[in-house]
Amino acid sequence: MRKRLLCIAPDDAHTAALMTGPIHDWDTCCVDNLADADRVLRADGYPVGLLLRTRALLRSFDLDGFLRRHRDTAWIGVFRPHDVDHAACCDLIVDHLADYHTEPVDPRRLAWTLGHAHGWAQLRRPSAPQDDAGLLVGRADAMVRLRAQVARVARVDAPVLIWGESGSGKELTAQAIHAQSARARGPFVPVNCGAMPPNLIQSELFGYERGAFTGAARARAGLIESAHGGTLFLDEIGDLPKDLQANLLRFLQEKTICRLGSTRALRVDVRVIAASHVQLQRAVAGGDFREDLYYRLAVLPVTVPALRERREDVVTLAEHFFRLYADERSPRLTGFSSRAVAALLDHAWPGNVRELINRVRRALVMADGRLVMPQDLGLESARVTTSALDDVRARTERLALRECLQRSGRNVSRAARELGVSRTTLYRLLSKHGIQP
Ligand SMILES: Nc1ncnc2c1ncn2[C@@H]1O[C@H](COP(=O)(O)OP(=O)(O)OP(=O)(O)O)[C@@H](O)[C@H]1O
Repeated sequence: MRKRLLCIAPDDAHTAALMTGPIHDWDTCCVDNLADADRVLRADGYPVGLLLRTRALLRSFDLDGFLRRHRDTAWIGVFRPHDVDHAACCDLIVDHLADYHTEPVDPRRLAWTLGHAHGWAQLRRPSAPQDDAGLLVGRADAMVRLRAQVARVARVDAPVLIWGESGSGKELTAQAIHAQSARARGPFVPVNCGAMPPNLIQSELFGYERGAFTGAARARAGLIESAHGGTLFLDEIGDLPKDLQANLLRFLQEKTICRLGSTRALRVDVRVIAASHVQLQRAVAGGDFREDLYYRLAVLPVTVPALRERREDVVTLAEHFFRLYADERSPRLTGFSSRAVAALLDHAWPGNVRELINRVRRALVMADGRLVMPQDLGLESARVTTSALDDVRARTERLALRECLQRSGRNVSRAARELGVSRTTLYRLLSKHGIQP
């Protein structure tokens, strides 16, 4: 397949010479302004772009904004000899360009630069879009199972109880259920029961009538009412005070609420999804959570796996957040170094996906080279002594062994079969990595 190139030339000064010269064998599209280039790139991505008369483009158009929008394309600039003395051109080169040339262009060097940029662009190809709602990123088996569960529970209207460690994605899972349900057009109302002062929860959830308490100058609908036709997400449900647990149970049974200061029952059509980072059965056993409410809520239990249980997703997620928070990074920052990838894979992620987001965002600000380094993520590892590639390989091997053993119920024969190696090789690999069979 021919290599594809988008060429932007404000005048056709050199294009003809180039077309018959260094780029004669490329599939080239030529435009003379950025609006046309925008249209072409939106319709059809180009891995490599060539800017001819770059300074003229810089003077006449918002070239900086354009290059920010199209950072998946590798850009090569061509300047007139003295252009590069200008600060604006220097900034553009440092911030956006994979390489630059000055006129007169050396055709052989240009051909080499374009080929090189094309090779890199292929390696950095953006990953394929996610299959379903696109909300829950990840391809690990545990995430595939979670997405299947989300799709299943979204079809019905019964309460859902989501369990998962803090920051693992419980609220996002609830949003995915809502988005795929028949209530998707209705509101999604999240309530953090742990963050609300106990004396306010009742009035916040159930609303109040005028004069219900000192300061209630006007009647107000509560959060349950505001979720009418949609989904109410009760996060940290274990923190709900006991008296309110009784009220919530009544609401789940009767589908009606009474505002504070009123005895009038209001019918509300809301699906409840609750979540907790502690095992609620223990709270039930300890007498802190009503057993009847627990069984009402746990009709459809869903577990969100901790990030350390789906390590193969760490890099995918890191790259997802790198793209998501692209506006916060310097345009010259293009991705993660192999040492940063090794550090990401090595970390235990006690704060789960939220910790990963924070570390990536920190790195976007701290990194001053073209690649994120472990220290930018706050993950400097003293043990990165051997070659980074060997490190990544060893960690991946270790991870594959651990997961395969876990899947096979620590049955070595089954694990060896799954990995396509003999039992002897598997024992050798386990002993190399200090893993107990
Ligand atoms: N699989 C995922 N794909 C993309 N983003 C994710 C994923 N999982 C979690 N996130 C993001 O991570 C952050 C934390 O997720 P979320 O708030 O859903 O976690 P949580 O388990 O509800 O946390 P907490 O227990 O603190 O309430 C959010 O910004 C969320 O969008």
